Amino acid sequence: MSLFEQTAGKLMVALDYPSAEQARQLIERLEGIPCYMKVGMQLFYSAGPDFVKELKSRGYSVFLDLKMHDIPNTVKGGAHSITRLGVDMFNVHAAGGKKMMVAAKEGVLDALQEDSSLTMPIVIGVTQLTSTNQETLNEEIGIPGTVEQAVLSYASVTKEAGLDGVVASPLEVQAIKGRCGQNFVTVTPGIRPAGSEKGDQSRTLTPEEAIRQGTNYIVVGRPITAAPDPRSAAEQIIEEMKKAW
Ligand SMILES: O=C(O)c1cc(=O)[nH]c(=O)n1[C@@H]1O[C@H](COP(=O)(O)O)[C@@H](O)[C@H]1O
Repeated sequence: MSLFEQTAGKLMVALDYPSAEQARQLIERLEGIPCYMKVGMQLFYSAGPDFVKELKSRGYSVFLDLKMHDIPNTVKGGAHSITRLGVDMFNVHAAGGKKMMVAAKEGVLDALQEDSSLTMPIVIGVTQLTSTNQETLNEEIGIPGTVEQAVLSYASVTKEAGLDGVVASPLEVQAIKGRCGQNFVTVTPGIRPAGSEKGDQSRTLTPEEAIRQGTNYIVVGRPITAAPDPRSAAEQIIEEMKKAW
């Protein structure tokens, strides 16, 4: 089975909480729902590697979203430490360039060589954050061209560096797959069920629309974590995803 077939249409829940205790409360409410758990900087900086190991020991697949962006040697070391945690996926900023992303992969391979019980994590490059819109890109950051062009150039360099895929908005999935191939994994936040608050997200689609674009994973945070009943919000999102399968 190809990587694309293994990962098509999966839900990742963003555990954006200030403490392990709050994250555990959500996890308990979502018990039995098929999803990845995404640990981002807020939770990792407070609960640390121990919480990642706890999720793994409970049997969850974990996406560690620390968006590394530094000189190649430092990212290589970071990727080595992350791989030793046994996570299933982690990300680096594609803006760090090819050498930095190649170094991330080297860090992964070194860790796997040292400990053969570890499995190869999926490593992905972050393109343009889904909170960025056309105006921010051109006028604030000063990058010319369309958001899609920027996303595609980040996706291309990520592929050249030998990583597995990218984080982008669901709006760009088809263009990314067209440029980098169907097996190039897309992880798409910026998911908003119809009628829900966009908040700081700019480039959004509903869960059903995102799956129809052919994305591998959708990342959902507040539409689940801030819902009055997070379990039923997650179930509704999965129902929507199923409509598109
Ligand atoms: O790498 C990410 O996961 C990420 C990249 C991106 O471009 N946009 C983005 O929203 N994310 C993450 O995806 C999650 C989206 O959360 P909600 O906006 O609450 O659904 C957050 O944890 C973000 O940190």
